[in-house]
Amino acid sequence: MTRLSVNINKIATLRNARGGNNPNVVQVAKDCERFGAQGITIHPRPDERHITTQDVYDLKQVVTTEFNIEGYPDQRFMDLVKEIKPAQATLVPDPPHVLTSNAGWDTIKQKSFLKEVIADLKEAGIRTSIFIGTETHLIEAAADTGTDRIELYTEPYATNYAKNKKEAVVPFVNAAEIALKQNLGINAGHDLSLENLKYLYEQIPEMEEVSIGHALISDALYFGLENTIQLYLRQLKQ
Ligand SMILES: CC(=O)[C@@H](O)[C@H](O)COP(=O)(O)O
Ligand SMILES: NCC(=O)COP(=O)(O)O
Repeated sequence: MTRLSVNINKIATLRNARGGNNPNVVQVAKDCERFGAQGITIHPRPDERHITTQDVYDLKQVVTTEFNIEGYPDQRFMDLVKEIKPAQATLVPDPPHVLTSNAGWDTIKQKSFLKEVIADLKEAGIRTSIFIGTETHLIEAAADTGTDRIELYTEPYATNYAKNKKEAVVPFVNAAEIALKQNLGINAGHDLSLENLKYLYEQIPEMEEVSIGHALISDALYFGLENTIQLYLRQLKQ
């Protein structure tokens, strides 16, 4: 079964726009789980543009499904994650001021850094996932970092889906095959949507988790949050 982890960054974006507590991020996380979400994902960026450090502590108290915290493993992130102890930490090579995540790790050039932080997180009992592109040599090098899982960065798939979905999915199927041979778990995320999720799932049913935020929260403006989560679960044959 491929779990749906709802990324609630954009709920915090809306809340921060007015400086109050509406929408209430904690309540939305609880409701997402009640509506069927099998995980909650957040990306507490250094500038707190959406999810704040306080949100992380508040959400830890209420999330009962899989709590997944994403971010660049600097000292701030590592200290926070080791204190919170989520089910999973997803390491993303984002510089502090990037608009959004736009690349995966170079598991060859950054191998020693990744090995160190992954060992630290695993010693704290936290499952690790690393955000990664589909370049064969980088996927082949992923297991050497000690990570439990990879998260396939699916923006290129989403971008090319409408043009030619069969072509768009090929690098991801190939990457998944290599990862599975290395006994790596497979997550996926970024720009997944109601348009492209079903086909990705049909081609890579071995995915453990998809984490979806921007499109899902945008869809919820039209379909409502409960209905939208159900629509996404249906794409995963649930
Ligand atoms: C790592 C990834 O692809 C997304 O989870 C990321 O968290 C999106 O970040 P923003 O919501 O800040 O665009
Ligand atoms: N890891 C991907 C994620 O959590 C959400 O990405 P997006 O759906 O907001 O693009």
